[in-house]
Amino acid sequence: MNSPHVATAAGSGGLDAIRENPAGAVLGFDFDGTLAPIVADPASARAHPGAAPALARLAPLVGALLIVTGRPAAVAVEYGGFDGIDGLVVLGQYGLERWESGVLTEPEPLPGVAEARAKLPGVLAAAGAPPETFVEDKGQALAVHTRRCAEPEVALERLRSLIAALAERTGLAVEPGRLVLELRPPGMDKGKALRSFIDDRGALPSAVLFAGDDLGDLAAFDAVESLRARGVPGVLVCSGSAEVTALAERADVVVDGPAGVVSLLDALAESLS
Ligand SMILES: O=P(O)(O)OC[C@H]1O[C@H](O[C@H]2O[C@H](CO)[C@@H](O)[C@H](O)[C@H]2O)[C@H](O)[C@@H](O)[C@@H]1O
Repeated sequence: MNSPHVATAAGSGGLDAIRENPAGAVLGFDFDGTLAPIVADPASARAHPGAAPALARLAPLVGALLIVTGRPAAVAVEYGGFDGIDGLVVLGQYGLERWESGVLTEPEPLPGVAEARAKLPGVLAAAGAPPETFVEDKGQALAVHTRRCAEPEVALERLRSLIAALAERTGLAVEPGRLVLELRPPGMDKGKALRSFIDDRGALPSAVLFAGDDLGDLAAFDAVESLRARGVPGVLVCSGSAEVTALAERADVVVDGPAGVVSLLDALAESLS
């Protein structure tokens, strides 16, 4: 099994620190684009076949293993095949929801979500959105996808200002991602989710790693960097794609999509066993 190429001294130090004290380490992973290959229909996304076995192998070896995702937590568990992984924690909807050992905790949806749901068809019509534009209703949030449109980037750009105005009117935030604009509750993000998970543990981890592929993962990268500033060795992993380059520019390790992430997980599990 090949070890990943680590481009920075900070990243090498972070991986060494995980290997030296795995029981104190916190490892976090995004779902879509990181553990699950990107597909045209969000309901057809499934984790890479090696993801759940690798996570199951790692879970008993490290201090904490997290999935931090924009998906509803239960959806990530189902699409990932993560249900039987002891110790795995899934923070869904950018940290609003928490799943652990089959138990889900989630807040009531904000009233603005129902308002946005009602107004969205009119907004899409006003924007001249192509019929292939797809709204994924996540209960706590609404994701407007253009991946299936003939010109997905053009369709997304046409929607941007109207979706921003709808967010403003309904008290929601816009979360941009890979050919998607999400209307979701403000105040939480993957960085806050990771930080608050670590704070709740009561002690700083011996090391931290976060792997992501999309703009929503940058907040988690920020959280790892602020932990580094407090002396915690950290590793930033980018699941590389041609669609988003912002993470690769900051990452210590860039791997080739979910297959590369699974290889990294396998290599890590191997080195800790
Ligand atoms: O935080 P994540 O786990 O990365 O979730 C972010 C959003 O991912 C999903 O959309 C993305 O994946 C789809 C399936 O591959 C793809 O069709 C879409 O173009 C991508 O943007 C998901 O549908 C959203 O709900 C997540 O918030």
